[in-house]
Amino acid sequence: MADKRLVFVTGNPMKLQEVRAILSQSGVEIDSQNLDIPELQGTTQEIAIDKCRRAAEILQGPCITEDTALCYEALNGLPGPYIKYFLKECGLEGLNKLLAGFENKNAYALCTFAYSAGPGTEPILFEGRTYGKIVPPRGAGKFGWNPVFEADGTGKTFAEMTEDEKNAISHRFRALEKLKVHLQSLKS
Ligand SMILES: O=P(O)(O)OP(=O)(O)OP(=O)(O)OC[C@H]1O[C@@H](n2cnc3c(O)ncnc32)[C@H](O)[C@@H]1O
Ligand SMILES: [Mg+2]
Repeated sequence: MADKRLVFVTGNPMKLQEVRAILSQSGVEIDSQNLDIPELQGTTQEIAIDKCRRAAEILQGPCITEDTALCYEALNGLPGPYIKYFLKECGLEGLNKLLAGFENKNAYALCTFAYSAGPGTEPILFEGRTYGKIVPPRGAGKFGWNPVFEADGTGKTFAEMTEDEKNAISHRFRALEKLKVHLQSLKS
């Protein structure tokens, strides 16, 4: 029996796969709901809180949601939470070319999990970051912007790593470490 079951509201099967892999030894079991929750414009935190609140209202129960941003230092944090739309319209090559006029290629991946205890409660946020740089695409493009993000100190893009390698250092892993601590505190 799992110590804890949680509903993860996401339309992204790759997120779900990574979250399940990262939490596989933790006693937390993830059920998923693919709901299309409208996302605000705003800071990553405002977007995460609003999305989780809406998800909990629709589900009428506790849930987690997750938002991923890719923040370019030279662009003061943009595309940030709008990376999904930049990727869709510009493609991987375009994500790299956005920085053509800049020497600074530094970027960080930011994962924000939001936990709601149920409708009418304030969602709590758990953030994880991984620092790296934006490069011309390398590796298999199975998940989002993985081929253009080279994590610092690895020499590899996320797309060139095994699932385990990525999950050991990823923004998602780091955010889930914090969420796990919170879930432990709910049990006692
Ligand atoms: O339903 P939700 O959970 O919102 O799923 P989504 O795919 O809409 O996800 P986001 O709104 O958080 O948008 C993030 C974008 O970044 C991509 N992405 C998210 N996590 C990633 C990761 O770890 N590596 C590469 N790309 C990622 C994802 O495919 C989206 O294009
Ligand atoms: Mg989304």
